[in-house]
Amino acid sequence: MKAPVRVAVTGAAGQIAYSLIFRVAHGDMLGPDQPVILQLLEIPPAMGALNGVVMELKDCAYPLVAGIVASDDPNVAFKDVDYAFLVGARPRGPGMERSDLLEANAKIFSVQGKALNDHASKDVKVLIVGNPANTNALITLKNAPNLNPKNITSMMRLDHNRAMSQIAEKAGSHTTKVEKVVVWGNHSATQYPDISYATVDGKAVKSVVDNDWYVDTFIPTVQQRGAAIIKARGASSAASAACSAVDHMRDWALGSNGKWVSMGVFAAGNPYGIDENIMYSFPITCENGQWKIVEGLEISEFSRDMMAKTEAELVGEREAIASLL
Ligand SMILES: NC(=O)C1=CN([C@@H]2O[C@H](COP(=O)(O)OP(=O)(O)OC[C@H]3O[C@@H](n4cnc5c(N)ncnc54)[C@H](O)[C@@H]3O)[C@@H](O)[C@H]2O)C=CC1
Ligand SMILES: O=C([O-])CC(=O)C(=O)O
Repeated sequence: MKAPVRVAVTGAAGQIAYSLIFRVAHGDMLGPDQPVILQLLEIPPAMGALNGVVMELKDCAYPLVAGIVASDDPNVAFKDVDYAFLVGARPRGPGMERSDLLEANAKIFSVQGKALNDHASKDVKVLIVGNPANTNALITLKNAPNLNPKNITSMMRLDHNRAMSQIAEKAGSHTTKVEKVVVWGNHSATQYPDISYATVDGKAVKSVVDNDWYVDTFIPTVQQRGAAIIKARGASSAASAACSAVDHMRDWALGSNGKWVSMGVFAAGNPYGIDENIMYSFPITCENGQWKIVEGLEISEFSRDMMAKTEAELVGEREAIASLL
């Protein structure tokens, strides 16, 4: 058995965490030989509920759980952590856009960015899930100047997985046969799920589906999937969000084996001409615990317009929270 690593989860008594923590404890993120110490953060009114989660975790008798810390103090919950899932934030309800949460949630991430900066391992891998995830990630990063900006990312994997699933279903195939999907930009209704390079069963997706389906059905379905789930379930996606969070962190830590994934990252050097001072999702591969943008892709005029639209939204969100940066 390896030495345990420390994994923080914020919003630990919430919906997403109720799935995420148990997946991590089971070894789905770092494998069946990697013990974990779970460091769970909540706000004071939710500490009773968090205590219930801790009781259930103990009742699972997980072989990989080497310790559990439950706290309402980010300085305690982030102490020496190697991985941090920042989930704790208000979710949206029907009729809201994720950016409507900016005011309610932004301050959480300036406080937690500082706490990560002061207490986490210097190599900590951070995934921001709480919405609006990309701009909350930017706030976290700007408040953690001692951490490598490459170690702070935002969750686009749910959009990526949604896109793969829509393609597999349309093509009568399986998600395991879908490759090279990209979701560019923001985790919002402006995101650009792009099939320009995607293949299914080894064939170009563009040769398998017609362009009208792509533009009029696929893109809006992926963009609006979160809202569709809120409408159907009366609450925002939780198990699928947790699943994507595990996928994101696992691939980042253990490698994506050449597979393309989508991650919101802070990318120096204006890749694809995108503003370098936002958290933008790109096609990514992961190896040896590092992510890397897939370079040199040809960008069509349609793609360029779509990429610019979601970039402009992120620039607008950055302006709205400029005082926290
Ligand atoms: N990036 C993505 O793809 C997705 C993001 N989300 C977002 O994830 C967030 C969490 O969603 P749910 O778990 O469904 O919400 P929830 O309301 O069930 O749980 C959130 C938890 O966070 C806690 N919390 C609030 N402020 C906190 C703070 N300062 N420190 C620690 N904990 C705090 C609350 O007490 C609550 O228990 C929401 O913002 C939601 O919109 C949801 C789905 C996908
Ligand atoms: O739509 C929401 O508010 C929750 C979320 O981010 C998603 O399901 O993608």
